[in-house]
This record gives sequence, C-alpha cells and structure tokens, in this order.
Amino acid sequence: MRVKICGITKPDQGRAIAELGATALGFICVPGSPRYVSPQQIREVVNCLPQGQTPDRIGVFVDANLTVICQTAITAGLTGIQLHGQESPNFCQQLRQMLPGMELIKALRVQTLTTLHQGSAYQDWIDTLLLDAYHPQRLGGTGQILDWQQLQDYSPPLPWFLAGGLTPDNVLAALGQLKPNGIDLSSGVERSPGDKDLDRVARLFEQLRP
Ligand SMILES: O=C(O)c1ccccc1N[C@@H]1O[C@H](COP(=O)(O)O)[C@@H](O)[C@H]1O
Repeated sequence: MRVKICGITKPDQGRAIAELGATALGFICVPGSPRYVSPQQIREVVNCLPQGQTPDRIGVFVDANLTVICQTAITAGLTGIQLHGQESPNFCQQLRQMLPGMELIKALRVQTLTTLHQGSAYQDWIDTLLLDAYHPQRLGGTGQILDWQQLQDYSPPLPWFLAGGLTPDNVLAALGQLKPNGIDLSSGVERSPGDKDLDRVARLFEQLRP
C-alpha cells in the first residue's frame, strides 16, 4: 500500500520521513496555505532525499493555471500532481498532454455521496483518485474525517488514496473498513502546520507493520 505524507516543508523532515518508509511526499503549492512551499523550497527537499529509495514527489494544487503547474513540476522535480480544487476533466486532459509521464491525482472533497460518482468522468485523463473530507471554509489539511461507513461500497475505476483526518491512532480502524490503494496523512502527523512530528510518523509506520 502506498503511504503519502503531505505538507512537507523542511529538507531534514522530508529525508527522515522517506527513511521511515513513506512511498510519497506531498508538497502544498497553494499560496495562502500555512504549508505552502515554493518550487525552489521543494527542490531543496528533493535534493536531500535518500538515493535508491526515493519516494514519489507530489505537488498539491488548487485551481492553478497550467503554466504554473508545469513550471513548478519542472523546477521542483515533481513526479506527480494532485489537483485539489474544481479542475475539470478537460483541464486534466490538457495537463496530461503537457506533462506526459507525470502521475495525475484528482482529489474529490466528499460533501455528499454524489461526489463519489464524479471520479468516473476523469478516468481517461488521470492515474489516481484521492478522497478527502469536505470543509466549507478550508481546502485541505483540515483533519476532518470522512464517513468511512458510507464508503464501504466505493469501488472506483482507478487506484485511490484515502485522505482526511487520518492519524496513527485511527488508521487501522480506517483500514479495517476500507481497502484503498494508498493513504494520505497531513495534519495527523504534525506538531503545527508544515512542521511534521517524526515520532507520530514513526508510530504510523509501526501501526502499519504486518
Ligand atoms: O494541507 C493543506 O494546507 C492543503 C491546502 C490545500 C489543498 C490541500 C491541502 N492538503 C491536503 O489535505 C488532505 C488531507 O489532510 P489532513 O490529513 O486531513 O490534514 C491531504 O490530501 C493534503 O494533500
């Protein structure tokens, strides 16, 4: 199972989290987020990652324009793009053409069960879906938990990440009910926004050990 730790801002923490076993690191490219990092800051983290077991590097964007996404991906050395806003299937198609080989992840912020059906409209243009909890004022990193019970029949046409309020304390309960291809944690393994708590990250991987 893939494990993505999102909201990385510091090179030493990125490296430590990769060494603990994260298969993907997420970088918030959303101006206004307390976890925002510039393309150059991401590159500094990427340059410090251990060789040989380098995790995927995912940039998180909200309704950014195509040029900004492409320039950031190249400058920062990203391997994937997470679209966390209202990006349309057509936007994903254009991005796919501009960045062939880049993993495209479309996040759906689940307000009602109807949201879940939106994923199929993207399936020809993206690689992966991600389900996050809906918050009326904030776009992500909210710590809000999805209603896992409601998702029990969710079987999308693509691999998917479960996000939204996961912590070392609740991750096994979530995985007892759902079988996502990956999990994504941000605020649940932080001391404060953008400052990861390495003890909590280590505890997460202990919980996930078979
Ligand atoms: O973390 C942010 O600040 C953020 C800002 C804008 C869009 C997405 C953001 N984070 C994403 O939120 C989810 C879940 O976070 P949490 O575990 O509930 O804190 C995760 O996918 C982040 O990529």
